[in-house]
Amino acid sequence: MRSLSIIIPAYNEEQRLPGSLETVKSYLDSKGFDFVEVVVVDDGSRDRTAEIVRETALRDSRVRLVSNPGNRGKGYAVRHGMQEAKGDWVLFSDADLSAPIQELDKLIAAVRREKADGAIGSRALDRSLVGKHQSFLREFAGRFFNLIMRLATGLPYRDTQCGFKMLRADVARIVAARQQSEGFGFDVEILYIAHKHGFRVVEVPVRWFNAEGTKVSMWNGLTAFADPWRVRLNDLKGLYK
Ligand SMILES: Nc1nc2c(ncn2[C@@H]2O[C@H](COP(=O)(O)OP(=O)(O)O[C@H]3O[C@H](CO)[C@@H](O)[C@H](O)[C@@H]3O)[C@@H](O)[C@H]2O)c(=O)[nH]1
Repeated sequence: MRSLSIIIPAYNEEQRLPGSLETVKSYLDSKGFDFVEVVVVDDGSRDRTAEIVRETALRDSRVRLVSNPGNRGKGYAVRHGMQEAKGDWVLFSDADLSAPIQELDKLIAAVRREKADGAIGSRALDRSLVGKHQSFLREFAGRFFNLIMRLATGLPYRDTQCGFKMLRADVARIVAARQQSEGFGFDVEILYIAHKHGFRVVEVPVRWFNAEGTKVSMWNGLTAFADPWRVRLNDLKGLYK
């Protein structure tokens, strides 16, 4: 794999983004990609997120800012990033690098080994390593969500919500053109669309060090349980053809 776009959706990330961008840049320096770009999709942040990316881009041409006019949600931002990506493969990563960027090596190895069309990081497999546990309630909710998700969609995954996913660019484009969800429900949806179109996306155990703070509200958590059913309904309506 020689050509990669790293997409980072960012909403009010002035605290976490500068360190993360430096970490990603050093990692990329140690790798020999023919083409690599880091596309930060700022989603109408009210802090210095966009300014930080602009300043970093002046010093490093691999970094690029994409701006949304307002705050539309993580799903909208990732879709925008997929549409803008120029690499042959795309990786989505959260701005806090909860999954360390070095875990990309595991996704790349899995895709090569399995001749897959994509790979997703997972916190719920035997060899996953979750360094800093979330609250019991959130962990339980996550497991229950994935059970509902499997029932509603028939997808085989143990953890659809890990923000560390890699797809071949042609798969990402097919998915982005059909994606309806603009919020946190997009993870299940993109996997469902990829699966429906016959692509194989494998689940890979990764290390995950949950950073302090979250943009996921209690309301987001509650409404998430409807998302997998909405995906099924959208499919019945023919929206994913
Ligand atoms: N562009 C954009 N990005 C957003 C928004 N809300 C959150 N994000 C971005 O989405 C990423 C994840 O947000 P966190 O605040 O770090 O969430 P978390 O608690 O670690 O979230 C976990 O659950 C989410 C929902 O299932 C997952 O999306 C995420 O990957 C992770 O597993 C960050 O890069 C954050 O800036 C938004 O409205 N717009």
